[in-house]
Amino acid sequence: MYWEYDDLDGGREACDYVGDTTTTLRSDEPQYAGTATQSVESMDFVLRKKPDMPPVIARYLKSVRKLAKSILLLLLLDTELLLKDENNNAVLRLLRYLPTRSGVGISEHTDYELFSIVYQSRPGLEIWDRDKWVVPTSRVVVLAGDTLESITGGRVRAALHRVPRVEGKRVSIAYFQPLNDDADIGPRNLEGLTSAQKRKANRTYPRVTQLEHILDRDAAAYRRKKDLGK
Ligand SMILES: O=C(O)CCC(=O)C(=O)O
Ligand SMILES: [Fe+2]
Repeated sequence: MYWEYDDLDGGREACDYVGDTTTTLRSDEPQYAGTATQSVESMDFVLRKKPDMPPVIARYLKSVRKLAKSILLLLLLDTELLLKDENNNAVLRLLRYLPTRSGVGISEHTDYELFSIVYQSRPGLEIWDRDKWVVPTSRVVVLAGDTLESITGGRVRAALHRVPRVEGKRVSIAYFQPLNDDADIGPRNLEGLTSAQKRKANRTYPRVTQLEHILDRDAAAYRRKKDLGK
């Protein structure tokens, strides 16, 4: 098994698979410090071909995609318009937390996509619920992401989550379900809201594409990492 980059907190290692191609994103590479205008081409530049996906992970990916598709059908009646290909650009991330290192497992954040399906080998994930952190004990957790918050104009909130310092061994598999790269993630289907609410939704959530949003958030994370001197 191959494990890749040291992420922002240094408390874990990760290996990313994008679509059916085994690839990894190295967030510590200078060319990754892009801006919102970064193109798909420069994104490809940081995708690296890796060895084949292990069969057990391929089987897991097949199942998790089925689950993702069901959730998409529940969420969006116009799925076909938004998601031309069910395999699109979803990322499957294998995570291994490192108990010997200091720092948190993963600091609090929201995921960028529509939703994430997280499998955890043992509890550790914490989710912010209005005024407190809750600790789900289930193996599989579905989290709303930024894109779901944006397309619903804030009616569904992205789940803020974190993994505090991990004492023992913990692995997790995160499946991130985005819309198509070129899909507009601005608010939609706002019928039923007052005009003030509609204006607020349109002000809060800009009309950017899925890919622009992901690159934007990645660039911000990279800047934060640099500011921390890591
Ligand atoms: O390991 C986990 O349970 C969560 C991982 C996570 O939040 C992420 O990779 O975005
Ligand atoms: Fe996350």
